[in-house]
Amino acid sequence: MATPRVLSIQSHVVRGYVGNKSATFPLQLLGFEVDAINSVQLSNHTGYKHIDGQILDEKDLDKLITSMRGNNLLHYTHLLTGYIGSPAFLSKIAEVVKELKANNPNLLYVCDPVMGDDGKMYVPQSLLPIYQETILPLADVITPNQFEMELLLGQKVESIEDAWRAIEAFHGKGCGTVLVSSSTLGAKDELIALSSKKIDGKSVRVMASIPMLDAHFTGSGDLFSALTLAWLHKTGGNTQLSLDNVIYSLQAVLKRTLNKALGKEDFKYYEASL
Ligand SMILES: Nc1ncnc2c1ncn2[C@@H]1O[C@H](COP(=O)(O)OP(=O)(O)O)[C@@H](O)[C@H]1O
Ligand code: PXP
Repeated sequence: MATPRVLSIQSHVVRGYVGNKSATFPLQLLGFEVDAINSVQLSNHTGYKHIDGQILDEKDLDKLITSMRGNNLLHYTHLLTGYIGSPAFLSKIAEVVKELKANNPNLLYVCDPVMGDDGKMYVPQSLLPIYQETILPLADVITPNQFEMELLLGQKVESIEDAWRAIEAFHGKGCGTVLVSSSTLGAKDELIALSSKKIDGKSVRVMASIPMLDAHFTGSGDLFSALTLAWLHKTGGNTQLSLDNVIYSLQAVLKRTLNKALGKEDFKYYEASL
């Protein structure tokens, strides 16, 4: 099989790991060619006290795409989008999706509608209607967190039943596969991830419980969407197997991150015995 090639349109940060900085290397390790367009170049993620840099607009994106078109380079198996900082840039992405799909009707578009977390938006509010009206109907797979699911739906999601209803509404907009990266709809010490895929008119649903680590991670959502893209490809679109693999590898990464931050030894050899 030819090497899958992803066009990844997300943020770049000088310091740290979010956006393309967190998606590119894992995707490469999993066997993907990754071509990155940096929607913004920022000093660091938006949680810091100071933040500055450049935000690409639709003309910047058009220049890159026009030149690539001229060289016949717009041939991809996957498109992945994440943090976008400008509404005009996001609208332009709709045109890019259509062109890439015209070049490859089998292209899979994985959209992480990165807008915020824990009740706070960290992108301009004007992105929301563009995601709702223009981008969702074009996406094959979406990976919102609980807050982003509520924003897209325009309604609070307070129970698992609410979440399935929200997911059905996204299916109704044309999005065949939905993975909710995390929600706090379960017990106090767990995160719940949900996925649903429309197969022959039926929704095939999977729910996973993740033991909650006592820390806040930035970039975990970006890793989630990149790994989801990779595992959906490797499993032929099996959402159960993909979610298992994504969560398993993410937990390993987050535990190592936490151990490093706490100054604990990163790695130890243990004898496995019953
Ligand atoms: N505190 C945590 N404890 C355990 N796993 C976490 C934690 N935060 C994030 N994760 C893992 O990262 C994934 C994506 O996290 P999420 O918080 O939904 O991303 P974001 O809100 O940044 O989009 C979750 O599915 C989970 O596997
Ligand atoms: C520049 C940038 N990109 C991407 C993200 C998305 O991060 P996450 O994976 O935690 O949703 C953030 C969140 O702070 C960000 O500031």
